[in-house]
Amino acid sequence: MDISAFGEFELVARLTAGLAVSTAGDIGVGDDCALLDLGRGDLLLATCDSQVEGVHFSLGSSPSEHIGRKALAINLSDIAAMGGTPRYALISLLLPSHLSIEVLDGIYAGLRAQAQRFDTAIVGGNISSTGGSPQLVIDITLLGTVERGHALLRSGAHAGDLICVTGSLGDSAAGLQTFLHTTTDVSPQDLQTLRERHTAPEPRVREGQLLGALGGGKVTAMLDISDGLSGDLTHLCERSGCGARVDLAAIPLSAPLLRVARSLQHDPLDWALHGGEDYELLFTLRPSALDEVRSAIQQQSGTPLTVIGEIQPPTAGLTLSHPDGHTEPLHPHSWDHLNHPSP
Ligand SMILES: Nc1ncnc2c1ncn2[C@@H]1O[C@H](COP(=O)(O)OP(=O)(O)OP(=O)(O)O)[C@@H](O)[C@H]1O
Ligand SMILES: Cc1ncc(C[n+]2csc(CCOP(=O)(O)O)c2C)c(N)n1
Ligand SMILES: [Mg+2]
Repeated sequence: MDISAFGEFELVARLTAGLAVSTAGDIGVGDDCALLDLGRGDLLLATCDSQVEGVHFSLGSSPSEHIGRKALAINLSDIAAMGGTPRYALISLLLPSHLSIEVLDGIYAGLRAQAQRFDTAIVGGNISSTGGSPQLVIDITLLGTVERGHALLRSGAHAGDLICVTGSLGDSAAGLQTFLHTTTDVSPQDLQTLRERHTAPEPRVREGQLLGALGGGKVTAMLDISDGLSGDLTHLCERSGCGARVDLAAIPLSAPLLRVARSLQHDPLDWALHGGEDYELLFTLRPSALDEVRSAIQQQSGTPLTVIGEIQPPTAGLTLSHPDGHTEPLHPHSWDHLNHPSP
C-alpha cells in the first residue's frame, strides 16, 4: 500500500500515536507549535514548515525575495497562532543543481529581511542537494517564546464562544488562480494586491501576541489558517471537543477578491472557506470580551477583526448558516498534501 491511501492528518495520527513529552504541562504533537516548559521563565515554542517548488510556489510566479519571505512567514504565523514571540530560525535548503545563484541570493535576501522585521535571528541551517530531483525545498525550524499564561491553544473553545478571524479570507487562493488563469477586466492594482497576498503573506505576529496577553478567560482558543477555514476550524473543534456554526454572510471578503471572482466566474466563498494559505488568525472568545478584544486588536495593530460564527455543543457538528436561515453541514474541503485537487 502506498501513502496515497491516507489523508495527511490520518498519516500524522498514525506516525505520532503514543509519542510522549517529558513534562505534564508540555504539548507535543497537535497544536501549531510544540509548547515546552524548560523549568523557569518563558515557555519555549518550536515549529517547522517547508516550502516546496511546485507544491507551494513556482519560480516563474514568485519573485525570489518573496519565496524567502513566505518561507519564514508561514513559520512566524505558527508562532503567532500560539500568542508567542519568534526568536531563532534554522534554514534547511535542499537545492537542485540547476538553481541559479541569483535566485538563491534573492531567496536569502527575502529571508534575511523578514527575519529582521520580526527580530528573529537566523542561527543555522543545512544545505543538501536534492539528488537529481528538480525541485527546490526550503525547510525552516523556528523557535520562539511565550510568557506563562499567554499561550493560546487549539483546545480551549466552549459552546457559546464567538468565532473570529483577523483580516479577510480567500485572497491568497484568488491570487494563485490569477497566475493559473487569464483574467479580464481586472485592474493591475487588484492583481498585484491578490498576488502579493499569495506570494508574500503577512504573519499576524503582533495580533497573536495581543490576543495571548488578553488571557484565556477572554480569548479561549486559536490557530492560524494555513489549510483553509473549513479544515482549520475542524482542527480547532476536534481539539476543543465542540461543534461550530459559520455564518456565510459574515465571512470577510476583500473588494479585489470579489472583482477577481467575478472575472474568473468563481464563487469567492469557495476560496474563503477552502482555499488556504490565508495566514490569518482564527480564534474564539467569550462574547462579553468582544468589545475589549476588538478595540485592542484594531487600535494596536490596525488589523480588522470579524465575528464569523459561534462555537456549538459537540453534537451540533460543523454547520454553515446561509443568509436565508437554512443551514448545511460544513465539510473540510481544504488542503490535504496527500489528497488534494489540482489548484
Ligand atoms: N511527521 C510528523 N511527525 C510528528 N508530528 C507531526 C508530523 N507532521 C505534523 N506533525 C504535527 O501535527 C500537527 C499538525 O501539523 P500541521 O502541519 O497540519 O500543522 P498546522 O499548523 O495545522 O499547519 P501548517 O504546518 O500548515 O502551519 C502539529 O502539531 C505538527 O507538529
Ligand atoms: C504551485 C502551487 N500550487 C498550489 C498551491 C496551494 N497550496 C499549496 S500548500 C497549501 C496549504 C498550506 O501548506 P502547508 O500545509 O504545507 O503549510 C496550499 C493551499 C500553491 N501555493 N502553489
Ligand atoms: Mg498552523
